[in-house]
Amino acid sequence: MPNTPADAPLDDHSFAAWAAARAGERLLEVRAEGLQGRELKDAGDRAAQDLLAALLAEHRSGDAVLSEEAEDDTARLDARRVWIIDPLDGTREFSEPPREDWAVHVALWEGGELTAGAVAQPALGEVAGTADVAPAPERAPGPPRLAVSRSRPPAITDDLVAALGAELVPMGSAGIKVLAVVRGVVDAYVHAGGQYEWDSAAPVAVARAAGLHTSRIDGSPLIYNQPNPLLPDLIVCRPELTEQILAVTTRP
Ligand SMILES: Nc1ncnc2c1ncn2[C@@H]1O[C@H](COP(=O)(O)O)[C@@H](OP(=O)(O)O)[C@H]1O
Ligand SMILES: [Mg+2]
Repeated sequence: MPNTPADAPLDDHSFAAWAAARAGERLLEVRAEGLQGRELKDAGDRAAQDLLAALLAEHRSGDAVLSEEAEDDTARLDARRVWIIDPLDGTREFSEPPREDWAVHVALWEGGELTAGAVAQPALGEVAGTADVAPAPERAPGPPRLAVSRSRPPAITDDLVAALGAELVPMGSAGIKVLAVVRGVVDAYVHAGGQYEWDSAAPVAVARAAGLHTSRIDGSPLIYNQPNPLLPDLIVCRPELTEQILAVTTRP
């Protein structure tokens, strides 16, 4: 990957990965400054937001942006290209060093669909993006493993444990939970009860590129760049588990 896009104009896939990696490096610097708790969370959110906003303004100046950390500019609703970013996903875990389950999300929505995206896991120095993500590996034998929120596991996961014999694997950050499915560490990530477009846009773009199923828990498509960015639930799973999971999540 070139050090700067000045070396060569980057396509949208490579730009997403490059920008997410740069924000991740900035977050590691902030984490090394010795701040704690709320101060560390706020400093991380602000530093990553400022860096991504500057990179987008410099290299994608004609595009709209929807960010967790910026005021919503509703001009995005009439834009053809919108970057949907979460500068620091898993803020809680970021503030608990040496935890590694926090991420940077950069996605591109164009004319109704997610078309590019990247999720950086700065603590591991890794980025997974639509440019080159590998297909998820073969499923390991044994009961399905299900990534869930550490702090807000939805009640629906109890039903999945009962119906599928699933094993719960709690971890922070929506992006890291999706990367766990992409890497074959778990088989599915199911969430309900609250989340926003920026929490899932980049992870979902990467999951789709890796051949995984993505949908709402009622089986309907995840739709982005809506007037209200609330997108409270999702399923990201290996395709062979989709039917079994939906049978539970759509139960009357
Ligand atoms: N019930 C809820 N309502 C709103 N946001 C939620 C939520 N549950 C999870 N999220 C958001 O989804 C992301 C992943 O959460 P979790 O680590 O619990 O799985 C976090 O994003 P941020 O860290 O960007 O705030 C968190 O705020
Ligand atoms: Mg988030």
